[in-house]
Amino acid sequence: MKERGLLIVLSGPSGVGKGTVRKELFSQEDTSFEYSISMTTRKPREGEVDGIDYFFKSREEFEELISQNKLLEWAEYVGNYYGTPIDYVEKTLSEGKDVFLEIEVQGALQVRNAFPEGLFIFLSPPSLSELKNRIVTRGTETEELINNRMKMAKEEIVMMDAYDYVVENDHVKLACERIKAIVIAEHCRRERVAPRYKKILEVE
Ligand SMILES: Nc1nc2c(ncn2[C@@H]2O[C@H](COP(=O)(O)OP(=O)(O)O)[C@@H](O)[C@H]2O)c(=O)[nH]1
Ligand SMILES: Nc1ncnc2c1ncn2[C@@H]1O[C@H](COP(=O)(O)OP(=O)(O)O)[C@@H](O)[C@H]1O
Repeated sequence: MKERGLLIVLSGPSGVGKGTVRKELFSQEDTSFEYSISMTTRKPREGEVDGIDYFFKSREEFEELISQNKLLEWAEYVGNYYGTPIDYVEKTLSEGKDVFLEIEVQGALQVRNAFPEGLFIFLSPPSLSELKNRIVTRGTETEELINNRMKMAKEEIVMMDAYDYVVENDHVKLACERIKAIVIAEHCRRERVAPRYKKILEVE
């Protein structure tokens, strides 16, 4: 039977840079895990594409997916639903590939219960003031939403103890290197060879 892949969960407070780090990771050639595209009821932002950034759904469609148990986890976050399609995760792990989720902290805790063997990485800001800077400079939120997100961020940062690793997002490329190093180390610790090294071991 094929060895199951590793479920990698990257989480952390809003505005810390999860999306930015994830996009950088997946633009790099030596990233050997598969990204699970989430479902959301949030409206697409400028430049976002359905099926690439998210699967954009109506609230009715999303609630239908919840009732059909099609989501590995879901959360309501700042007025919108977000969730991870379970079929993609199961299929990809069973093919022996690592799956990468980039999700907020309530969802990450649900995944921890369902997949205690997953690898949980908390992305942390260098400081709270830098976190606020990032949310403000992104410019996608109103002042009320910024204050909401900062309030949530303080509650979310307390949860970092529940994770296997904390990675500081001081510089995006450095954060990516740390995440890749953790994944390789974790494969070794679990006595499996990371997919990117398997081809080195193939004998002609
Ligand atoms: N629980 C959960 N959170 C998600 C999922 N997909 C994205 N998120 C999180 O939802 C939050 C809001 O995402 P988004 O609206 O794209 O804004 P941004 O990432 O803060 O720019 C972020 O913390 C995402 O990491 C998901 O499938 N499940
Ligand atoms: N290491 C970093 N240094 C400076 N700015 C960053 C860094 N990482 C992300 N940012 C910026 O912070 C803002 C929030 O990043 P984003 O990826 O949307 O966060 P999240 O997905 O965690 O909500 C964006 O404007 C992004 O360009």
